[in-house]
Amino acid sequence: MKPQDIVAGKSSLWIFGYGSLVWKPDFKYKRSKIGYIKGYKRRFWHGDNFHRGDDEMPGRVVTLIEEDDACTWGVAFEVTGSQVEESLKYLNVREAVRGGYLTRVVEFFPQGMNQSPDQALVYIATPDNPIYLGPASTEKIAAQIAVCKGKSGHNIEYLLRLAEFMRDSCPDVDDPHLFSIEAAVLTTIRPILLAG
Ligand SMILES: N[C@@H](CCC(=O)N[C@@H](CS)C(=O)NCC(=O)O)C(=O)O
Repeated sequence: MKPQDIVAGKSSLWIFGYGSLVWKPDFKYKRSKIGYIKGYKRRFWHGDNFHRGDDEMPGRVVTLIEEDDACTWGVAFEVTGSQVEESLKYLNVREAVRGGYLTRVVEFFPQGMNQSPDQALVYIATPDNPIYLGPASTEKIAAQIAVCKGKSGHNIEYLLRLAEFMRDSCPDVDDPHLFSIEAAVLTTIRPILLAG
């Protein structure tokens, strides 16, 4: 199904967040559920020259990469009534115009027993995106995040708040990619913060 089909004339819509949206949705919604989507892995492979970086020093933010056996945990937000148009208008600027993300439809599986899946809209930055950075070593990604900042704040904040969300809300879910980058950034900045 195309994104416009899931949205057309709908009085209720689920929007799945897996990056900054999990800790900073910044739009009005009726309710939220923690859960996951299948067939995608979360990676710090997208560049950001607005929110967490600039043209000279683009930051690194997450996107979703298709992988059959993978799943990505996050938060789905249900918007209803006028919230549908308001949230999509806001996210179009935040995610698409300023972030380079496209919309796709996914199946969202809420956490907990006997919860049926819902269709949800998700924002994904694909490799053909001009500011897509692609794979890099944990050390290289950490070094980039440690020094970048943009109009929404430091790239380190973006990383640490996502790691905090996963630890607090999905304590049984391991995310080696996320936590290895977090550990590498903390190793880099600890001496600086404790110096003097
Ligand atoms: N689309 C993902 C990633 C969203 C994301 O991190 N987008 C960036 C745009 S590059 C953003 O909104 N940043 C706001 C911020 O960093 O405060 C999600 O669902 O959370």
